[in-house]
Amino acid sequence: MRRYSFHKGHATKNDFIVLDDSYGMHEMQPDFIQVLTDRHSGVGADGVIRVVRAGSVREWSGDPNLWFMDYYNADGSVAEMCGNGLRVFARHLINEQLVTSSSFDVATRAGIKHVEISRFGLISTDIGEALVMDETVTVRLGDREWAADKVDVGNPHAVVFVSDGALDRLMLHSAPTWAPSDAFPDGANVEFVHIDGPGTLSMRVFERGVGETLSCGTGVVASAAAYRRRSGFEGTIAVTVPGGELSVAFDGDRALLTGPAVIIGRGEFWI
Ligand SMILES: N[C@@H](CCC[C@H](N)C(=O)O)C(=O)O
Repeated sequence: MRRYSFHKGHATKNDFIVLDDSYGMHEMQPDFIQVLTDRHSGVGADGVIRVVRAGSVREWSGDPNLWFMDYYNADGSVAEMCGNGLRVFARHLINEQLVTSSSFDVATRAGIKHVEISRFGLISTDIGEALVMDETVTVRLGDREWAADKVDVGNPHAVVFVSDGALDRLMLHSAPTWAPSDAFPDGANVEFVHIDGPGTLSMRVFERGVGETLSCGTGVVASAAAYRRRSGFEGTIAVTVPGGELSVAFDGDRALLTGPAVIIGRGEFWI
């Protein structure tokens, strides 16, 4: 049996276990992640974030001194990016004095992301380009189907716009599917979005590797990018998710995602 220290944090109730591992000594096997994230027999979380120096990550060829956000979904699968996780990661780096400035870069599998700690406890993150594809896919949930935009935010998304009242009625305990089935060879996060007014959206999400979560930062960016493209709206877009409020501003095609993130405690577990 081994003893591990962890921190727990959340960003608009998308919750994560944070493991410090500067030198890349932990083996991040899927069964280890699944045991940890189980909400009944483990610590419980939507994902696990390993805090490791980029130089200790085999696939990283950039600046070795950056901190690398090594992200895993609750089912143990690796994800390229996590928008809410990035803010929790940033909050942890600041709390633990692993960075000394309020403006810094973080290495991720989807490249370098810039982070700014804003006033009032919010954190702004430059997520980079959110690419809305020309082709659409069909998303199915139960006996309903919708046309969805394919959006690449470093990780894959399908964004469905739904009509009044539909968001509350969605049964997201089972996974949506899509056609053509090979549209997302590595799976996708599926966002259901209602346009509440100009520049104001509400969203629910079914996350790849997790299930329904109370928020998804990259999903919020994907939804905002798809909305901007269809409406031509150019201001800051406010997105309400079940776990809280996030905002997305665009600088050209670069999406800036802003929202809260907190570390709620720390502990030890034995595996
Ligand atoms: N909750 C995250 C996204 C986490 C990864 C996602 N489930 C995937 O597999 O791509 C976010 O806040 O962006």
